[in-house]
Order: sequence, then structure tokens, then C-alpha cells
Amino acid sequence: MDSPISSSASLAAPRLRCFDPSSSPNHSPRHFSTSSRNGSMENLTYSEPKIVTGEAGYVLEDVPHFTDYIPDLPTYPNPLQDNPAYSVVKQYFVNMDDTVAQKIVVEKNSPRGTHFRRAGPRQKVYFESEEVHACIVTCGGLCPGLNTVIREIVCGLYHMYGVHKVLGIEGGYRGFYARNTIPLTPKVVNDIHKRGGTILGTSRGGHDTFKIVDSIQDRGINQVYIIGGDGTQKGASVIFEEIRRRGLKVAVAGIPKTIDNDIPVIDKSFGFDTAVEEAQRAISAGHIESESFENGIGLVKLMGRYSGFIAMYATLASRDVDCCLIPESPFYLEGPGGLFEFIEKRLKEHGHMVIVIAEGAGQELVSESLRTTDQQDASGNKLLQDVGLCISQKIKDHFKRKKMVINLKYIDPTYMIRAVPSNASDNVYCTLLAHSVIHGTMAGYTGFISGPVNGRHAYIPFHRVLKEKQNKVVITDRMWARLLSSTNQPSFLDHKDVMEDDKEKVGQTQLVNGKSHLGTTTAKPRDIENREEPPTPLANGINRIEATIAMEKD
Ligand SMILES: Nc1ncnc2c1ncn2[C@@H]1O[C@H](COP(=O)(O)OP(=O)(O)O)[C@@H](O)[C@H]1O
Ligand SMILES: O=P(O)(O)OC[C@H]1O[C@](O)(COP(=O)(O)O)[C@@H](O)[C@@H]1O
Ligand SMILES: [Mg+2]
Repeated sequence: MDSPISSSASLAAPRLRCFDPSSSPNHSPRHFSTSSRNGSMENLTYSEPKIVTGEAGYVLEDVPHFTDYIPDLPTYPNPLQDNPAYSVVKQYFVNMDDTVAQKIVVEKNSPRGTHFRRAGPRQKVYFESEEVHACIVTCGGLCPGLNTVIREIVCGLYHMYGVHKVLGIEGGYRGFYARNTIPLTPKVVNDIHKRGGTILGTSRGGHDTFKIVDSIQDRGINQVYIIGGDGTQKGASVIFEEIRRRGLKVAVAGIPKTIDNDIPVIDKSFGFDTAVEEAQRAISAGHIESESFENGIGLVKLMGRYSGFIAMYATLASRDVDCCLIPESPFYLEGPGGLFEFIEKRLKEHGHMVIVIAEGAGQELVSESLRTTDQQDASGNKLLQDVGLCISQKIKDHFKRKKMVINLKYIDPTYMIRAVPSNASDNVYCTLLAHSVIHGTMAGYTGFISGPVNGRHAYIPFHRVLKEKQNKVVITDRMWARLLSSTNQPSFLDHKDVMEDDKEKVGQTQLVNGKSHLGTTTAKPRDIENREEPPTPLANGINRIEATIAMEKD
């Protein structure tokens, strides 16, 4: 480990040379009109997205490349062609024109739609091995697999591209300017995939674009690997824009990390499977506890700030869950069709039950008294109240009033499911992610994240990930219908809600069978506690409606 100053000195890295971007023939004049010292996104103007159109409605959302702003860069043959492990593979190099379709279910005459550049090694690279000075940083919350991604970036750079200078930035974004660095070698990272967490440490907040880019430039770093969630990728995008503005030959690449699975475009985030698997242990505990007591209720809280994917998949996988509550599906407690009525019914039928609740569900039900003055974390994310505790208390109070004996056990494994090492399939996934991102940066691409789209790894420009809404469970989609049919829980959503929401979201609706239908997941629980008519079951609703922003591919 070393101090920021000593590390750049000890590696004898020359401060990076700037090219004048305006002298490039591909220079887009829309780069940056203003920028702020604190790195906030609002004041920045972004470089033009590279959109290429083709026949039959084909659209390629291309990623930025060094040649967009640095003229006359030399290229080199990819060292992989002499690597005994890879040179035997037929067609190992990706064809320059290969792209990955975002939409693979198409109709006969529908346009070909959006495509992304296919990830993988290119014949030519824009770095010589000895020239590369890479760094890796992890930001935001923990996620199983962070160490595996770090390991595979280091080993991939070493073994595939002969790169020996890789630096770990400690403690997230602020580590660029306020913390030590760790030289990373295959030996240092050899066993880290067996551990949860991140050997580099992580943090929220502390993103200062100019300090970060100054640090990158001063240390002579020319490949920046940024592992993090939606917030992190916003930060990465600003770093990329500043680097481009300075005309630096520095590749900035994001590896999407989110246990909540809320990053759009990509199929699934690493660590998600592990988290769902780990959640099974908590659900099983809840089930065993509930079975063992009179009118036992196991209430399990799982992570999921705005997206209930972990809760949904953990519920579907377990089959022991009677009710799954997620942020996308508002619910209510009292009255016909409410949670209390359902609990009573299930207890009378089975004598016990398990409820899974995502941490972001039912926030509007948490009483004002529980709210703290801290409304946001250091990254600006809304701080949530413990909905599990609150609902537990409300359930207990309700049945006390009814003089019905219940035994409720509240299990909160939230941090346990994200602090574990990644499972076998996530480990393989992390390896592919790491290799894909290395191939991209070596090929001169920058300003992108790497991730699977319909099972094929692709390079997705930052702007594309950032402009889309967070991935959310589409409660009008088939996967949620499967869950409802598996738990047989109430929908907490009636026709009136659907139609009212439909009116509000005119721009997002689509016509199904000639009628207007809900195209969003955000039906609000308006007047839900005072509802006069009992809600109709969702089963009817979901047959009637179709989702326009479906993420689940089933
Ligand atoms: N809009 C933004 N612009 C620049 N940096 C951001 C932005 N949002 C978040 N960040 C930075 O990204 C890092 C991680 O963000 P956070 O939201 O905590 O986690 P995650 O990336 O997992 O969503 C923090 O250091 C934060 O300062
Ligand atoms: O207590 P912390 O570290 O802020 O983490 C809690 C949050 O982290 C999450 O796992 C999401 O984290 P990210 O934003 O880093 O993806 C949420 O599910 C949860 O609300
Ligand atoms: Mg986030």
C-alpha cells in the first residue's frame, strides 16, 4: 500500500499527455458546455450518443472509442493470437460488425430495433502491454462476486494481455484522492473470490469528478475499471466525459453491480443468484419457526430498495412463502382484500404462514414516528425505514385487538445475503464480465458498461444505461403472475387502480385488443385504506393488461 503521491512516484508513471480533442476529425462540438467541481450531473453537457442506423429499423447504440477524439493512434496485434490457450479457438476474435439485439422476440414486420456492440477480443488493440496502467475501484453497497470480478480483471489483464501494472483504489470514489492504493497482482488476488465483500473496500458519496480525474492523470492511469451500481455508473459517466474533455487516452469502463438487480438493459446483475440462494436459508428458518408454533408467522425482510426482484425470485424458488410484498406492488392492511384478512384466512387454513417483504415495500405505511431526520445516505439515496419491524408490530396489534393468538417471528437477513461470497454460477458470470470489459478497453472502447443482453455479452454506452428507468418488477408481467398463482396472495390492486393509473400514464400505455391498458408498475395505493368496494383479484387484472416496460424475459 502507498500514499497517493508515493504510489504515482514509485510506479514512475508519467503524467498523462493530453490530446486536443477538437483537432480530431471525429470530434463532436457538443462536448461539455459547462461542468461543475462537485461532479454533479446537472451542469454537464454530454457528448453526442453514437447512433448508427441500418436497414429495416436497425439501430446500433455504439460506444465511444479513443479514435472519436484522439487522431492517429497506433494499433497493435492482439497478444491473444499468440496465447496457447486462445489461439486454437476458431474465430476467437469478434467480428467488428457483430452486434447484440436488445429485443429478440419480434414479429414478422417489426423493426429490427436497438443493438449493442458485441463484447469480446478484437484483432487489433490500442495499448501495448507495457503501456497499460490499470486501476480498479468498487463503489456503493456490497454484492456477492465483487472480489471475483476484481480477481478476474487482474488475472485477465496479466494472463491475456501481459499487463502487469494494476492498482486497487481503496474505499470507493473518494479513494482516488483521499486513500491509499494497493498494487494488485495475480498472487495478491488468488484466493479473494472465496471471500464476501470487496478487498478494496467501498463507500457511498465522495464523488468529486475533478479530483478523481486529476488523480487518474497524475498517476498515469490509462484504464479505469469501475465496479458499482446505478449511482456508480452515473459517476463513471461524468469521469468519462471529463477525461474525454481533457483529451486523455484513458479508457473508462463500468462493471454493473447491484444486488437489487435494478440496472436496466442488462439481463441480470452478478451476485443476484447468490443473494436469492442465500435468502432461502432465511425463508426456511421462517418456515420452520412458523410451523412450530400455534398460528406461527415467519416474516422475512429481504433487500430491494426500489425493485423487488430478490423477494420475488426468493419466493418463487422457495414455495414456502404465502405472501410476497414488493415496492412495485402497493398493499394495504385493513379491510376486504387487505393483508390482515389474508393472514387470518391463511392461518385458519394452514395454521402457519411465511411472509417475505422487500425493504422498500410499504414505506408509506411506516408511521411518521419511525422516520428519522436523516432522509438520504451520502450518495443521495433515500434512507428507508424498517418496514419489517413496522408491519410486524401492526400485525401483532391487529390480532391482539381481535383476540386471536399469533406467534410472529421477524427475521432480518438483509446484510447476510449480500455479504456472502458468490456461488459457482455467479463466479463464472463474474469471469465473463471481467474478460469482456478487458477486451473492450484494450480495443480502445471507453465510456461503456459491459454486461449480458439476451445472454450475449455486449458493450452498452453509459448514456444508454443512465437514460433508462431503473429495472423494476413488472407486476403486469408473467413472472409476477406466476408468483401470485404460486402464493395465491391477494393482488392489492383493483380495476379502478389500473384504470386511474392508466389515465395518469397516458404516454406509457399501449393498446391491447383495441383498449387502453396499464403500462407501468407504479399503481399508487391512493385511498386504499378507505376503499369502499372490495378489490377484485389481480388474476383478472393481469389477464387484461400488458406491460410496456417488461424486463423479465421468460
Ligand atoms: N448522480 C451522480 N453523479 C456522480 N456520482 C454519483 C451519482 N450518484 C451516485 N454517485 C456516486 O457513486 C457512488 C455509489 O453510488 P451509490 O448510489 O451509493 O451506490 P450504487 O452505485 O451501488 O447505486 C458514490 O460514491 C456516489 O457519490
Ligand atoms: O446500508 P447500506 O450499505 O446503505 O445498504 C443498503 C442498501 O443497499 C442495497 O443493497 C442497494 O445497494 P446499491 O445502491 O449499492 O446497489 C439496497 O438493497 C439497500 O437499501
Ligand atoms: Mg443504487
